[in-house]
Amino acid sequence: MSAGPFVAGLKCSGNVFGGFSSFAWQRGTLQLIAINLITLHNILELTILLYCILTCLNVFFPNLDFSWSTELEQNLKDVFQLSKFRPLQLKAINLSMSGKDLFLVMPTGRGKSLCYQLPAVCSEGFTLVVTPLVSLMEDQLMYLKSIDVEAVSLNASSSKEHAKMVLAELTDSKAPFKLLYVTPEKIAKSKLLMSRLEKAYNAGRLSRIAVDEVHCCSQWGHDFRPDYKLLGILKRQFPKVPLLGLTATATGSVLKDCQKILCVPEPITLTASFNRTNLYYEVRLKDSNSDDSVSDISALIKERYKDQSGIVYVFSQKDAETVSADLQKKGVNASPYHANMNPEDKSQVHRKWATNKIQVVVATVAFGMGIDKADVRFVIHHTISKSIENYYQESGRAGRDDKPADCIVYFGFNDIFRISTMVVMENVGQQKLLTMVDYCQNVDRCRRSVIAVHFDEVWDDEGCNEMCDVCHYITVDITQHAKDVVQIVELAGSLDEKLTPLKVTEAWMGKGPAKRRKMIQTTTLSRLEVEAIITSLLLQGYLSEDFSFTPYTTYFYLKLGGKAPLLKNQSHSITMKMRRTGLDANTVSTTQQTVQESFRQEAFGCISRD
Ligand SMILES: Nc1ncnc2c1ncn2[C@@H]1O[C@H](COP(=O)(O)OP(=O)(O)OP(=O)(O)O)[C@@H](O)[C@H]1O
Ligand SMILES: [Mg+2]
Ligand SMILES: [Zn+2]
Repeated sequence: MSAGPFVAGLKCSGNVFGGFSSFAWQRGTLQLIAINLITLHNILELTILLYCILTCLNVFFPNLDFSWSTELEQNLKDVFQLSKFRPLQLKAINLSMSGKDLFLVMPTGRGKSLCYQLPAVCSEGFTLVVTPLVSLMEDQLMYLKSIDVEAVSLNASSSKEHAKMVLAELTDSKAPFKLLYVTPEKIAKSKLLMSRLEKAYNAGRLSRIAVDEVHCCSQWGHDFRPDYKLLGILKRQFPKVPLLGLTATATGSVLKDCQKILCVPEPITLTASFNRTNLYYEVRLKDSNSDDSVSDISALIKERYKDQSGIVYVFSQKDAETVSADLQKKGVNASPYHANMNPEDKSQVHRKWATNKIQVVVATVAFGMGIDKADVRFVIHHTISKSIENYYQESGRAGRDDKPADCIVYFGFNDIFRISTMVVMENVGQQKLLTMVDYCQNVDRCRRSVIAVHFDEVWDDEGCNEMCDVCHYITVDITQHAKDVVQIVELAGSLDEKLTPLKVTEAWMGKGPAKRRKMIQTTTLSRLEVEAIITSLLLQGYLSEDFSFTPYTTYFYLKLGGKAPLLKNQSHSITMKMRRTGLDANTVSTTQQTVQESFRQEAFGCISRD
């Protein structure tokens, strides 16, 4: 199967170089050089020529020569102790320094913070940074302190004295701080803060506004925060201050929404490629009947990831406790982390993990934003995420040091319905979940391709480099299986019965009442294969969801999908790609290893190979 890298997309809705690259100007400059070459008589003209050449260089290599360039380079090395910029960092910084409003979409861990921290150090006054979590804020303050950059913060837990001191310093031209971190609630609720910012703005001290995790503005994003919706006030009150919105995960429509909410008329959007070439993506099946995924995970951790740092993401707080306890019993140095733990315990787990005293954190999504450990070698999802954005963000905690790391999801049939009932009230929650299911189930397309398409990125058919499991799968014809399943659901309908996915699975495997067994075609396929086929039929539209609500719970039943009638047509056929099943962790020692085929091929009859 061919697959390829993401093509780094640079989407600009303005003049990228901030007025430095007018084409007409370039042409005029070149003409002037030519004229000068012919009529060069004296030193004065030579000087003009040199000036023109330098101007040309500035046009073609705009990153080299801004009035702030030397200071940037110097501070990058001296203050931030970094040797060079990563892709897009310098471009983003130059744009922001030249006063442009900018959205920067860059994968998690690639260094978005530097794009406002470094300009803050190189500018007069201070930069206002809006950040969604106090823990994120604290991490950044700690880091900035360690490199001697002055920064202050205001959040719900700031003491009165501290708040008073910070508010007074906002308008003090001698105040040393370069960055002010606030939560969006502060902007929304503190009139005093807004009036002080207004004064700082009028005094020319508010040099830049950075909105971190900008996707939180949009309810179409994966992490909507209501207070972010009110941040439009910043651009309305301080129209001359450049705004920089940063995110790792936003689709085009989410960004458009953010633009509207933040009242930024014409932002430039810089989008780095979503492709993290060092990450290996893999999906493993989880048998919902006899879930031994924890044994599989512990074997992986003890063998493939011996002494390496990682995260296991789980569905619920209870799962965090039980999976962590199970891993501990199997000899893995793991600790749970979830929102219901007290803050000291949480930061203790975080600290111990960051210093390699704990190998694995078994966490809910509460362990997410702001987790910045360079050498995470694996992120394993014990349960699928509720959307691709969530998955990309969570799995993106792996391999921040650019060395190889693995992102493995355990995909269980029952988990789909567990999450489905949880997100049923969310905006497009079902749709997002199904895209995640599609990521796991769809073995027609490279995993990277699914992620790229989801984030509107152009996909070039070269070079996933076999860094995902899909690139080796086999295609099977499931037409007869589909007919069998549809018949079961049809029969239930005619008897006025509703079947849960579990009941359909068991009926097809011959576990239902004898009377029904006689009326349907049962199968000898394994449970994993049965579940994979039913999921595929759901995704392909031969089956669909039928929710039933009671005051206490929400039930998920299966009914016939819109495409079910097509199966009456003799020539209609359905195929799906299938992954290996029953993977033994011991047999897979490197991420590059060719996928073994452990299919019971005879069960499927027609098998073709890509
Ligand atoms: N030019 C660079 N060279 C080397 N390391 C860098 C560079 N820029 C940033 N880093 C490092 O990369 C790590 C991640 O940076 P940062 O936290 O800014 O990422 P991010 O893009 O904001 O990620 P997230 O989406 O998770 O918030 C930090 O440890 C930072 O020091
Ligand atoms: Mg960040
Ligand atoms: Zn691939």
